[in-house]
Amino acid sequence: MENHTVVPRHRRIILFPLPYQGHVNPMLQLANLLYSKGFSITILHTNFNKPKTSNYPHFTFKFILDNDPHDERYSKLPLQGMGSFARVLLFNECGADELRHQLELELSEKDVSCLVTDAYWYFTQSVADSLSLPRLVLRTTSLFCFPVFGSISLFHDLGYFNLSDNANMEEQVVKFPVLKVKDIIKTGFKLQTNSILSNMVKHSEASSGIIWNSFKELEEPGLETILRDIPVPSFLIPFPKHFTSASSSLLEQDRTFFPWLDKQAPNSVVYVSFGSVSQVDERQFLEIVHGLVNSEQTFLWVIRPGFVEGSTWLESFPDGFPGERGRIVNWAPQQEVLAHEAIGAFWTHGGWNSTFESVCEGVAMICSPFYGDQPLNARYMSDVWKMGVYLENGWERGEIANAIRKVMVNEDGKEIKERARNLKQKLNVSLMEGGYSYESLESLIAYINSF
Ligand SMILES: O=c1ccn([C@@H]2O[C@H](COP(=O)(O)OP(=O)(O)O[C@H]3O[C@H](CO)[C@@H](O)[C@H](O)[C@H]3O)[C@@H](O)[C@H]2O)c(=O)[nH]1
Repeated sequence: MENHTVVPRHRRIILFPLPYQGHVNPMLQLANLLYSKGFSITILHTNFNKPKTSNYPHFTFKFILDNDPHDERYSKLPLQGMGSFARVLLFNECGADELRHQLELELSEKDVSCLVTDAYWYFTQSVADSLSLPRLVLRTTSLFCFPVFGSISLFHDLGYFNLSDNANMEEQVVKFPVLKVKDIIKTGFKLQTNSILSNMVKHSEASSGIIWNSFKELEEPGLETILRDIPVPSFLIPFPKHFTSASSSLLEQDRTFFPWLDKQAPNSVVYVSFGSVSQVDERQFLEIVHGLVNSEQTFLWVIRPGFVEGSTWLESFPDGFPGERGRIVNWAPQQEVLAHEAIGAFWTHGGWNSTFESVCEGVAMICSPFYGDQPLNARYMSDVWKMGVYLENGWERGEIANAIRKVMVNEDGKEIKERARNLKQKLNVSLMEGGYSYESLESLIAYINSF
């Protein structure tokens, strides 16, 4: 899969990821893909959460915005958890001059064709405009989320954020019939979030085009309408099918469990991981532990440092847990795990990368979303693609065990797994010459070459 063939370099592309795992991964996968198509690559990055540059000797890295450790504006902001997102807001407010300076330097020395930035770096649009540099946007979630994120004011006007306790949460969402009102509540978005999201949407729509880590069949129904309403070209490229995200991991990946995984029967292990930012409290943690025990299935569980609030969680393990039936690791090479024949299902939080990596490997899912796009992904996964179970009622050991058994053991599971494999097959066909994904990549390259 990984192919860094040496070809004559075309023009340079400058890419600027948001400094979070779920955003760095797809941007560096895209960078590898563009490099494999002959472009030279410069990565602009904050010092905060920077990836291991030695894994990318073929790229040039420039560190910006929080370069000066003595700059109080940055040094006072939290480095961990959701609070660290304040950095992104600050950079959006005050990063324009520095970005312009960096871009001018690059433009004076090199033949730059365009800038690609994460959609949340919305301040970059006016800087790129002022330099007459085309800006492409990388949106790291699904396409079907985009108009939902742009409708927060509508949801507010409909009263979704002020519902009484006896309101019908199962009701279809106005404009988005696949979704239920409770999915919108679960995003956690409120009117306060509106300006970030609307800036993200507005400046993405003012760019030269949007690149999505996705593929056509996954975005149905409604793809045509969404594409028609976005005023700039869209390119749907399934990055995990071209490059893995292993080299942009911000945490050390444990590989010591592979000899154990290799010994497990095909389709017999549940892979459990909830992404790079979500956290549970000790009660929820205990429900996960007992849900796994009660499911009587073999599992590989990623417990990221900081995943459990509090420090006494190890004491919550029942005697003998996990024993031979499970392995617990800090962080894993996730895509490689999902591709392993022993994996029978993925219990995930439904972050877009995890969801999509599971789709790419044809692995059925159990989904426990936390917030943001995750409940929307979970709804599509269970009600549209029908390739898994959405744990809609939170963290309860009985429901967890039932959901795992439904996918892994019960008769229903066979159909669920079959649908997961079919979706993977559709994607593989779409990647072949003449297929939608193949053509989308070709047209992206032709588009960039036209700048
Ligand atoms: O042990 C692990 C666990 C995860 N990963 C990788 O980490 C990434 C996690 O990304 P994602 O599944 O999208 O989850 P988050 O880290 O939670 O991502 C944030 O960013 C995503 C993209 O915008 C959103 O969809 C999510 O809701 C948001 O929380 C994936 O590429 C995984 O392969 C590993 O490499 N090893």
